[in-house]
Amino acid sequence: MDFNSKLSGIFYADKDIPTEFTLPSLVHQREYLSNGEMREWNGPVHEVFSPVCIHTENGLERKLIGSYPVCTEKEAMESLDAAVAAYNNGRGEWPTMGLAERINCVERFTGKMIEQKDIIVKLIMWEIGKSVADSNKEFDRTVEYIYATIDSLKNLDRDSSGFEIVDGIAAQVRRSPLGVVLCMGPFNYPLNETFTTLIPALIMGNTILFKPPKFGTLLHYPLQEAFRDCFPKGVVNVIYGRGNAIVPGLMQSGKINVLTLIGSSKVANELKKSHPKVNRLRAVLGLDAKNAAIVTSNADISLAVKETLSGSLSFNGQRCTALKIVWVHRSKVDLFLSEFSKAVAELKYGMPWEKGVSLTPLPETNKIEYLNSCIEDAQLHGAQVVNENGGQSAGSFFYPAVVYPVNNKMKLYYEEQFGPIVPVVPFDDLEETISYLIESTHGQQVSIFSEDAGEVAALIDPLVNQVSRVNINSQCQRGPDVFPFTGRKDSAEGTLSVADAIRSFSIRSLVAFKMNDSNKQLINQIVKEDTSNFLSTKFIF
Ligand SMILES: NC(=O)C1=CN([C@@H]2O[C@H](COP(=O)(O)OP(=O)(O)OC[C@H]3O[C@@H](n4cnc5c(N)ncnc54)[C@H](OP(=O)(O)O)[C@@H]3O)[C@@H](O)[C@H]2O)C=CC1
Ligand SMILES: O=C(O)[C@H](O)COP(=O)(O)O
Repeated sequence: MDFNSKLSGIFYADKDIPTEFTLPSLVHQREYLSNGEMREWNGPVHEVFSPVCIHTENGLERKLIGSYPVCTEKEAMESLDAAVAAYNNGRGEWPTMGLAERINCVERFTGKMIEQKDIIVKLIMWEIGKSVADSNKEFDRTVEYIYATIDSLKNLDRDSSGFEIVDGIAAQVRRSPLGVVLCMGPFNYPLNETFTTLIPALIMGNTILFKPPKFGTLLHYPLQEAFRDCFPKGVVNVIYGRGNAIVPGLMQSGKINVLTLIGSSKVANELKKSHPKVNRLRAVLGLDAKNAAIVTSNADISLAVKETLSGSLSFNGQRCTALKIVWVHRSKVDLFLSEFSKAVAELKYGMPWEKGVSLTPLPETNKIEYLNSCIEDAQLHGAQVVNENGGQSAGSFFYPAVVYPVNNKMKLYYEEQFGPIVPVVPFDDLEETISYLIESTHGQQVSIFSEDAGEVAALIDPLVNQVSRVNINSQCQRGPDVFPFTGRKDSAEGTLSVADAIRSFSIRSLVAFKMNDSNKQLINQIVKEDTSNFLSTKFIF
């Protein structure tokens, strides 16, 4: 059997899909949450096809799993107005509610979310083709992130008075909300990357307009009622439709105070520019990256292969933190390529519900065409696919391609391929790798593989000035989620992590009392009041 037929064979006939992994029914969603009510939608809908293909009489076809409303700018603006009204210039019920009460609402919401775990995990798997093990991880990590955010707020360092006195001035630091947050996430972590911004923004007293990504929309449907039931009217609004059709108008209205977008820098830049008062807009952005691995002549090659394999190919390379280019010292390149290609051949590929599977079908419909164009461009400029069967595809599945030797004439040298291609570049001098990172428009992370302490130390200083995390003898990754997560250059704006997100979605405001006799009286009276919304007395927070 040729390899292409073998690849087609990984897909099932519909009737053979194990029932424990099938959806209970097609998910035809016809409501969206706006201003505290589920509004019925009778307009056009978008049909959702899974990346999982099925064998049909017409050949391999993506399986239909449901549909959702394609709202227009009109509905989007109404929902934005609901968020604006709920915020009410900071005087609404939600922004003025004590922090403890807001935390209670989020805890109640999280409880309801946990009740929906089964269906949400299944929808992650069906909508974006993530393995069932990784879909479960995405869910659990999201819940852990929410609880860690709550814990970090509960454990804030406060003194009993809530005031810090410096040079005769008693000051109290409050973390105040910013207003209306437009929240958008990417398809690759459709639950997690949305909630790591949405929940901190919400808990800090902002109101939300949330648009789910086009792949990864249905999985948010089971949460709409929980949002409605746990938060005051208009505090969370969910709008469906295509980003390019409904979002620019929202930005142009000037009513958005914070744009939070985890996605591509191209979209983020366009949206920021379209805001009429961009100097008043806060942007919290997690964007594209071209993370490099540097495998030096002193590297432990088996460790480098193990880490770069999962670093570049887990979830088919569809992670912003994925290693998207691997630099290998010329003295080690043959060994690296042969070991890496062997390791690729051992990866299990198949349907997302299969045990131990790590390579699965790709959700983006035009992705395989794009990946092939990257390979053709590399071949035109002198590189080859060096692993057996690399770059072959069937239906929505693309078998990983290791491409060598990549150079600066090729797309794969610069572009974020966001898929299962591993470009390998040989180098003679470490300065070449440093120059690459200096010239790159991206600046998220880098991995260094070397057993030589002097060499590692000499690389850390120049690299830490180019990227926001340098990993030593390990792949790039976001976690643990308490670590600051950001990027330099075009890769991010603002920082996300449990504590940083709280800062990103609020602003410090001081209430300062000069310590004269009348103010001392006032402070005593004020301190008796409920101070639950006073977040910190520490100026540094
Ligand atoms: N740094 C980080 O933390 C992370 C960054 N990413 C990056 O995300 C990208 C992959 O995700 P992907 O979903 O393709 O990213 P996109 O930028 O295409 O989409 C992100 C969001 O923006 C919306 N959007 C897209 N185009 C427009 C437009 N013209 N106007 C308004 N809104 C728009 C999308 O809506 P719709 O889907 O309807 O088009 C989606 O909700 C990669 O570049 C990856 O590196 C991913 C994860 C983490
Ligand atoms: O969305 C992404 O790609 C993530 O930020 C990557 O997270 P991970 O490193 O934990 O997979």
